[in-house]
Amino acid sequence: MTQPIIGIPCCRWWLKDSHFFHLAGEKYIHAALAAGGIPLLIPALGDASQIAQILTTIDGLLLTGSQSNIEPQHYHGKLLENDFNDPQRDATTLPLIRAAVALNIPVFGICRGAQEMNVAFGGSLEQAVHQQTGMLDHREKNGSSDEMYGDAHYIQLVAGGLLEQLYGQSTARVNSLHHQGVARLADNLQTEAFAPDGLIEAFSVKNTAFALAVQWHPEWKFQDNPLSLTLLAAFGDACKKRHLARVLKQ
Ligand SMILES: N[C@@H](CCC(=O)NCCCC(=O)O)C(=O)O
Repeated sequence: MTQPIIGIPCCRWWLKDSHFFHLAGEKYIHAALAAGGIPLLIPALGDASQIAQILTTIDGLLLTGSQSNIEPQHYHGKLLENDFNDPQRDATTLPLIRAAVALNIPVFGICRGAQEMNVAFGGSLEQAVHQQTGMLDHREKNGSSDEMYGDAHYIQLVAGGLLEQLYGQSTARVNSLHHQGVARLADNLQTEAFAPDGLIEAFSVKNTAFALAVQWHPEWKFQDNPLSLTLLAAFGDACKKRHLARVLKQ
């Protein structure tokens, strides 16, 4: 049996004194491999006319984190001065997510990717979670990569939800490297986990095969983390099922 193809949409970044590059962090590529897939990077061309054809060639969609933020116009947020945005990534991922879910293609969103899933379906974002009264500071700690991606807080898994069923535990510890977060969850999404301050840390799309989003980073050193391994295995299994169905149809 051949392996499922996992599409990974890129960021489009201007590299200093250079040109635009279409990029995805290597840890996400390794996570797609660990899920049993063949990673396929999708450039951030923002050309919606190519989406239907892209979706005939992939069996899963892995949405990565990024330092860039989704342009607030996509959720009626306010334009911030010096906000680091990536409009071509937004123009690629937002329609891609809607089309993938409509076709029941498995989707796994991580950090910015989770925020994209919420915004794609009409949800909104809090643009600076740490500035809200009573909220934790969800931004990364200064220091080495291991400190930045180190354990940050616990999450409470929703009883009976997909995440709790997959993991079999009601709490977990996660890392945290974001300053934005879900404000209003889109209507077709359901909460899967909360942070101690009530921030939504994970959600899934209702009534679909596998479309899960997490605000933390399971791709970071996934081999050492039972929850990350569980998530990648579940995503991989869903992609394999989709691949089998796609190959049998040809
Ligand atoms: N910019 C958004 C999303 C944060 C995010 O995805 N961080 C990832 C950092 C880089 C990586 O590990 O891929 C926000 O700040 O909320």
